[in-house]
Amino acid sequence: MSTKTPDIIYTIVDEAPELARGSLLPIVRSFAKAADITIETRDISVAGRILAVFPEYLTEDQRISDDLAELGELVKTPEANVIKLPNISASMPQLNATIKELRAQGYMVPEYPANAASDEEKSVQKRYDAIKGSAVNPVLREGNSDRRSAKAVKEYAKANPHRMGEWVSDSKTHVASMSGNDFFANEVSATITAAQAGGAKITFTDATGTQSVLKDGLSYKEGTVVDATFMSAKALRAYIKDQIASVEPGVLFSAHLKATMMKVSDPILFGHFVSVYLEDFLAKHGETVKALGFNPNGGLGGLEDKIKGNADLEADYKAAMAAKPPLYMVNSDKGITNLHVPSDVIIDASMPAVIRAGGKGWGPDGKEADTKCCIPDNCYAGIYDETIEYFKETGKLDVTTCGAVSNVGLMAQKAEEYGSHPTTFEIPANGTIRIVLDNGDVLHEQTVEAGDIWRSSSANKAPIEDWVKLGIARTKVTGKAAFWLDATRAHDAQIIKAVKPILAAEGIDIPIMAPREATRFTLEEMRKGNDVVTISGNVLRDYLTDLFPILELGTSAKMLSVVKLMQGGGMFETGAGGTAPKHMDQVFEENHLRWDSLGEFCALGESFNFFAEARDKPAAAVLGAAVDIATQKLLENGKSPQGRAGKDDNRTSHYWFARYWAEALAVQTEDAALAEHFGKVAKALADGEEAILSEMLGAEGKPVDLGGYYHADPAKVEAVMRPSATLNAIIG
Ligand SMILES: NC(=O)C1=CN([C@@H]2O[C@H](COP(=O)(O)OP(=O)(O)OC[C@H]3O[C@@H](n4cnc5c(N)ncnc54)[C@H](OP(=O)(O)O)[C@@H]3O)[C@@H](O)[C@H]2O)C=CC1
Ligand SMILES: O=C(O)CCC(=O)C(=O)O
Ligand SMILES: [Mg+2]
Repeated sequence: MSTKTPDIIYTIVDEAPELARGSLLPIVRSFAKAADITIETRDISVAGRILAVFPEYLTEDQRISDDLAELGELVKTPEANVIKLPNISASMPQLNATIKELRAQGYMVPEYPANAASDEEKSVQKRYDAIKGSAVNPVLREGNSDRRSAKAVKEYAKANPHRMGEWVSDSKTHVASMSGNDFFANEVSATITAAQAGGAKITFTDATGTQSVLKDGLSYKEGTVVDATFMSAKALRAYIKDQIASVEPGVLFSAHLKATMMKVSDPILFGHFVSVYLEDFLAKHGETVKALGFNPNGGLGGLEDKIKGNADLEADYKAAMAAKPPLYMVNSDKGITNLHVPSDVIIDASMPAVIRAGGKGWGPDGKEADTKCCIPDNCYAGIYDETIEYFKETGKLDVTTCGAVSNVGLMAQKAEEYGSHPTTFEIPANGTIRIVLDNGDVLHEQTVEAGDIWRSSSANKAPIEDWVKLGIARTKVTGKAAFWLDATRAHDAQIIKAVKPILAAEGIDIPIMAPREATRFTLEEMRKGNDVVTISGNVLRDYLTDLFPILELGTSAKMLSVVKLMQGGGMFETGAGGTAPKHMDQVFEENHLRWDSLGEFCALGESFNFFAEARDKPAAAVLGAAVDIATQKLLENGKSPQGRAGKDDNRTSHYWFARYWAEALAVQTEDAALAEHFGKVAKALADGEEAILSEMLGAEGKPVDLGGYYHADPAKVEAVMRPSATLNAIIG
């Protein structure tokens, strides 16, 4: 590792974006080198993160550095310039699959201890729990979020509308949420005063008065907004039971959660859905399947694996499933249901997909049907409910005329629920939970019952202020905007107190609306063709930056996603979506990667432009401007990846991107040396067109072996992702 901060850092990630990186990065490196800009990589993949934290289980040559820890420090410096690709936020089944694969490859990392007893097992479990779920993004996101579509991308989408399902007014699709006793209803919140600033702990006192410390060593600065809330397990289970019982004939049942990002609370919620849905089966076989190692939080997929081959259990399971309403399917061809694995149904992607389809999900029979969408907690469910009601009233959105919805999200320093992993607990017994400050104040106190899911979130003052200012700045260039804050919600009421004085000081009037009202406002404005900024908290940032792009552009993968780091650096995320596991299946089956790197092109342009400014390097700006031209040309000429083998895919789109990029550099007049160099590159790429495309497309249609899924063999990936000797020679 060099001691000097690298010019630009690219992340090594997982699944489809990682394969795509294998093709694109050599091109980017070669182009950057011509301007004397170096690009290094850092590994934040789930496999890489596991290897980094278990050195004592590995041989000397298997050990790798803890790149996430290093990046976590780098993003706090003004030199940071990171291109961040989406990575897996591993659910338990994904974590276990990665461990299994690594061990099969001879990396003898420990198994995940289901019931950690010894000190060693506890240490192993703790390390794995820190890798699980959303463990990368909160560390790297030392700035607030600015997500929008580049003008060229939006114009292209308007001119080339994607398919949208029809909405009809009598659609039975609807959102169902709890009637109370959820995180929304139980929330309390306070802003830390000067006298309260300092250390804190979370204690639990059971009915006998015995006190235990759930979390020690917390520390709050003045101005931090600290919440506490819980969801009643009893109320949750009663709600799920009611919802299962009230599914109308012909309608599918589905749950929409974020078990990856809310890695402690939502897997428990998911587990309740699984165990209530399977109630009859578990009443009969609960002990047996528990002994087989079944944990409802891992989903039906785990149960199916465990009972495979046991005819009695399989028959009873089938009968129990058949007695319940049909489940919304993730993949009806493969029998993968909504309750199969917690990481397969991620609300930010799943709800917009239902809405884009006109309120339809896939049923077990492989046909589309209306769907009951269970979103237990009321904090954010209203945005989907309102969107669905709006489309029922007004019909589907016209993609060719609608405005662009962008987002400014409060995200820095693990703001809000995103940072609540270490302060979320499944309550062991009836009792009282308290946040006790070092000055003696009890900040929050709540009476809870066994099984309740309690969590505390916080948001620091500096990120809140930075977010309000970013929101104002984006509003000034966009026009329409609203703060998505609900004055009747405890947390939001505290945030509103911080927002109002800044708006007054800046002399600007931006409306503050509760999420449901803001949803309606945004949909109405965008339908009129107006661009709108949604200024929201962290969870809504996540939800809204999938919802609106998926409606407007068909996907959130094409979004520009800038994180202006608070210490002056820049992080450029590639799109607003995830790692598209479905795309991997297609690569394995027929060597076609339909992953679209458009978000990465957008990030790349921004990264070069930022580098030019931060390091006073005009050549970087020349590269950046040419990236934008190449991206636009790629869209205009229809060179984005297609769905089927034999058609353009990720690799051919990279060839076209390289060619248009080189052509744009060849004709620019700001940097003669770059123009001369890229004139030759552009000619070689044009001359090589036929050979390159046939080398790339000729390899498609057959299954491939990558030597692994989570920890693929780099040589095999290179062979698959860089199949054109002609292109490789030009890129050199
Ligand atoms: N920033 C981050 O690091 C994020 C990480 N994740 C992680 O990603 C994984 C998958 O999450 P999931 O919710 O399924 O969401 P994804 O965004 O990965 O996938 C949803 C669907 O969107 C489409 N899609 C997404 N990106 C692209 C792209 N670049 N090109 C073409 N199509 C695309 C695909 O649909 P189709 O092919 O049908 O068109 C895909 O099946 C999880 O492990 C999750 O933890 C999720 C969100 C953000
Ligand atoms: O961190 C995660 O798990 C997901 C992040 C995400 O979905 C987003 O930022 O859009
Ligand atoms: Mg998201």
